[in-house]
Amino acid sequence: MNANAQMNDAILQVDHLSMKFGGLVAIGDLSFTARRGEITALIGPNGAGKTTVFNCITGFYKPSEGMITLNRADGSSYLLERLPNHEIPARAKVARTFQNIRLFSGMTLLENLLVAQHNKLMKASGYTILGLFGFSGYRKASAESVELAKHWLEKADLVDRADDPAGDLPYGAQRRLEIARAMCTGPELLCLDEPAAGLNPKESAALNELLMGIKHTTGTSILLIEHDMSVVMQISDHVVVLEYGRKISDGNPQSVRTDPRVIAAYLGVDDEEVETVLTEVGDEDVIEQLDIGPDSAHGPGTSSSYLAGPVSDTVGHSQGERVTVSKGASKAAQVDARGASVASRPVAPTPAPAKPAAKKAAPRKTAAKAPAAKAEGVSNRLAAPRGGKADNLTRIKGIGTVNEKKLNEHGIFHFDQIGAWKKADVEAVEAYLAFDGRIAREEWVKQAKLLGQGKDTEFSRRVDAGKVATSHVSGKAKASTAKPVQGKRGGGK
Ligand SMILES: Nc1ncnc2c1ncn2[C@@H]1O[C@H](COP(=O)(O)OP(=O)(O)OP(=O)(O)O)[C@@H](O)[C@H]1O
Repeated sequence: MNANAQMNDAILQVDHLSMKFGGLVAIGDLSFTARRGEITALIGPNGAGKTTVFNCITGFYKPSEGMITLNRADGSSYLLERLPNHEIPARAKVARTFQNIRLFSGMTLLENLLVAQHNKLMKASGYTILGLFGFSGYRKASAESVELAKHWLEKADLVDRADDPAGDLPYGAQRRLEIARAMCTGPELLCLDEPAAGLNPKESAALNELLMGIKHTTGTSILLIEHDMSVVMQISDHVVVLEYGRKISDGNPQSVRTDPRVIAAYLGVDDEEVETVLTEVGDEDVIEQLDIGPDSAHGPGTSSSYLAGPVSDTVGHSQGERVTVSKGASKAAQVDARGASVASRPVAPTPAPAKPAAKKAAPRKTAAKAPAAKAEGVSNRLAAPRGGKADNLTRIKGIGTVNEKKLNEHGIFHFDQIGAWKKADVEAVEAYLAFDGRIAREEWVKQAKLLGQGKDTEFSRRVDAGKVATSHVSGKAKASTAKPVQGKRGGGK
């Protein structure tokens, strides 16, 4: 294959992309390719930079450095970082959905899909009122738009609800409607931000079917951010893994899921996530590699994570906190470093010791998570939960059962306590949990305020739906009395 053919094979080429917010490097020197006709997944722990990559591709952010090339099927190419953002859907044919559903909830399903084709219809009208009523071209375009809308309603299994307001649909159906709406714009690249978030298993299966249908029956390539590993592993052709804005792995789902750097990156998320990844990988050899370093057959080879030295950046955040992100905390880099130190060790003349039992990552977890300080600085500690009942703090994205226990041990039992934390409280808790900047990044305070008011968040709905295992009987249970859930967890955070 010559260079041109290879180029055309790539619908999207991201080259040396960097995005800085003040001093924070949200994406650092990221390069990857999404191939035409494939589903490419962008995964990584919270705050890894996935949404920022999407925002750069779809023109919401102008990157600090780097190039994003979109190669259309007709041979034309667009440098997305240079296109005005309203031209990205129209000229480069890139469509996207968002983490939070953005439908016109008062309009019917059909209307939502027709609005998406507004530009095409206006063009057909010649942008005149006469055109709207007189041109046969407009009437034809209008009929075609209705046909296209019907087609995608059928594909999304929503045709029976065509005349209902979009806001009346169940959550999973709204997600499919968003994708149907994006497909009505005729995209060559469809970017989906966490399409499976909040879905129950049945809705997840319907989503997978819709996405596989798009892959097999249209020329549209898909780039998706997803935390739900079951979705990623089932439908992706290619997976790119980010940690702290750096690419740590890039390959097919099988090679990525067994890449020690990826497992290590998830070790940095929280203890429940570790269990998820280890359970999903379920491979003693892989787990053992965490203790001996990376497998050179897997992983990025020239990944920027190899090149990235420790960096400490500070940035002002919307809620007024200043967040320090220590790139030196990269778990993937720790695996690399560990591999290097193992490689430089003299070879022992005696036979290798017997394999340690699988799932012995615990000592590493303990070391990484060892409390660096007591949470005594937290101003609103309580001696005991009010009314003897603690809230289910695992409904906050970022708090798993282990951290909930630690918080309880230090007098934090209720959403309103976390919701009232000031900067000094956050710093004290971060020091105690050895969580540099994570509480602000994951917006615990904001989530806790909402939950304290009895509202739900997208994540709490997933917990309540049983998609995320917690120590509680049901996600919404207020008392922390139930036994821990054993085994596989449905989806990551
Ligand atoms: N507009 C912004 N201003 C300042 N910092 C930002 C901005 N957008 C993102 N960030 C920071 O950039 C980093 C990457 O965020 P991003 O939302 O891209 O991560 P993510 O991988 O999508 O996370 P999640 O899985 O939680 O959605 C985070 O530290 C975040 O706080």
